[in-house]
Amino acid sequence: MISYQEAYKIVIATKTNFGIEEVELLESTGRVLAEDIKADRDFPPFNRSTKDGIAVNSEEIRLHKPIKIEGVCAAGSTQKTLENAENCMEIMTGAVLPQNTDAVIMYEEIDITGDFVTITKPFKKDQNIHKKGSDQKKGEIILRSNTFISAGEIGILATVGKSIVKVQKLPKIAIISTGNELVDINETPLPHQIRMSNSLTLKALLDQRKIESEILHLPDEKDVLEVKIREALNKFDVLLLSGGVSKGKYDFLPEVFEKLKVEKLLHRVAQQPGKPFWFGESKETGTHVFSFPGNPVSTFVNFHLYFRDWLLAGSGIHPQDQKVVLKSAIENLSNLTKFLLVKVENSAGILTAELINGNGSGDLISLSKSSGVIKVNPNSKHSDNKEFTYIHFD
Ligand SMILES: Nc1nc2c(c(=O)[nH]1)N[C@H]1C(S)=C(S)[C@@H](COP(=O)(O)OP(=O)(O)OC[C@H]3O[C@@H](n4cnc5c(N)ncnc54)[C@H](O)[C@@H]3O)O[C@H]1N2
Ligand code: MOO
Ligand SMILES: [Mg+2]
Repeated sequence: MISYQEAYKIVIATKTNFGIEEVELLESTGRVLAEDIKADRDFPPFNRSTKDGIAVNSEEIRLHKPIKIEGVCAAGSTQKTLENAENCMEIMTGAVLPQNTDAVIMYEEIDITGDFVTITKPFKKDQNIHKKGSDQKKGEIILRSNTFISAGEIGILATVGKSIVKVQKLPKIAIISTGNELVDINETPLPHQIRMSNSLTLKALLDQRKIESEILHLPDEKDVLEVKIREALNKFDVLLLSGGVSKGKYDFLPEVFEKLKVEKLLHRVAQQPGKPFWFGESKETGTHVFSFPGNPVSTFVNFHLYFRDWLLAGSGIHPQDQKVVLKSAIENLSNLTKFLLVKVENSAGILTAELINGNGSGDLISLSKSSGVIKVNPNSKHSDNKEFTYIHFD
C-alpha cells in the first residue's frame, strides 16, 4: 500500500490539458481563462472626478472668497474647459475633469448662493481626482491566462469589451455507480436496499464546475461491467466510479479494468477514509479512471483530494494549501493519513476548525455538517490549537 503523498503525486503527474474553446462572456463564469487580457485603454481613461462638487484651478482661488460658476460637467459629457481660471465648474462623480482645473471640492465643503460658491474647508491640488492611467496603463496585462473566472473577473472582461472569452476546455465525464443494493432515487427501497446517492453528489460537484457528465448505474455483474465500461472508455475523457473496488466478493472493478487494459497506476492508499481508491489510465482511449471506494464519505473526500486537484493542475492552476487551527488536541497512532471531517469558521481572521463526530465513511449525513477535512499525518500527536492542512469541500 502506498502513502497518500505518493498517491497524490502519481495522480497529479497524469494531469491533462483538454485544449481551449471560446465561450460567451457570461458562460465563462467558473471557467479558467486561456488568454492574457490586456487593458485596451488607460484605466481610468481620463482624469475622473470621484465626488460631486466643483472643479477648480487650485492656484487661482481662495478659501471663503466668492467664485463664479461657469458651467456644469456631467458624467458622459465631453471634456469642457474652464475659461476663466478664477471661476469654477460644477462637476459630477465620473465626469471628465475640465481643462484648466486640478482639484474637486465636494458640495458638502462649499456654500452656493445663486451663481457663486464660497469654499468653507481647506483644499489641496489633485484632491478627489482619479488620475488617468493610475489603475492600469493601456497595453498592460490585467488578467493572466490560467486565472479562475469569478464575478470580479467578469467585470474586468466586460470593461475591456470581451464578449467572447477563450477558456480551458473541460473533460467529458461519465459517473458510474455500481452495486446491486442501489435503487433509483424515485423508488422506495426494500429493507435490504438503499437509494443511490454517490452519483448524484458527484454530478452536483461537476455541475458546479460546469462540467458535462452522464450518470450510469451498473450491477455487480462482471460481463455487464465489462461491456458498459468499455463503451464508456471509448466515449469519455474521465470516468468517476464509486463502489466495487475493495476486497469483497462482488468488488469486480479492478479485475474488469485489467481485462479492458486500463493501466493500473495505483490501488489502495494508506489513508482513511478512501483507502481502496483505484486510479489508472487507458492508453488506448486516453481515458483517466478515478475509481472511488463506495462509502459516501470516501467518494466525496477522494473527489476533492485527487480529482479536483488533477483537474486544476491540467488547467495550469496549482492548488494552494490552506491552513486551519484545530481547537482540540488530537492523535493519529495508525500508519494511515487521516482526513477528519471539520467545520471551519473564521474567528477574528483565524480559520478555526472543529471536529465533526460522524459514524465513519458510511455516514453520509455527517458531510452536510462539515465544510471540509483536515489532514492528520500517520503516527502523530498534537496538542490543542495546532495548525493543519485544510481541504475545503466545494
Ligand atoms: N476486508 C476488507 N473490507 C473492506 C475494506 C478492506 O480494506 N478490507 N475496505 C473498506 C473500506 S475502507 C471501504 S471505503 C469500502 C469500499 O468498498 P467498495 O469500494 O468496494 O464499495 P462497495 O462494496 O460497492 O460499497 C461500500 C458501501 O458503499 C455503499 N455505496 C456504494 N455505492 C454507493 C452509491 N452510489 N450511493 C450510496 N452508497 C453507495 C454501499 O451500499 C456499501 O454500503 O470497503 C470496506 N471493506
Ligand atoms: O477508507 Mo473507507 O473509505 O473508511 O470507508
Ligand atoms: Mg466492496
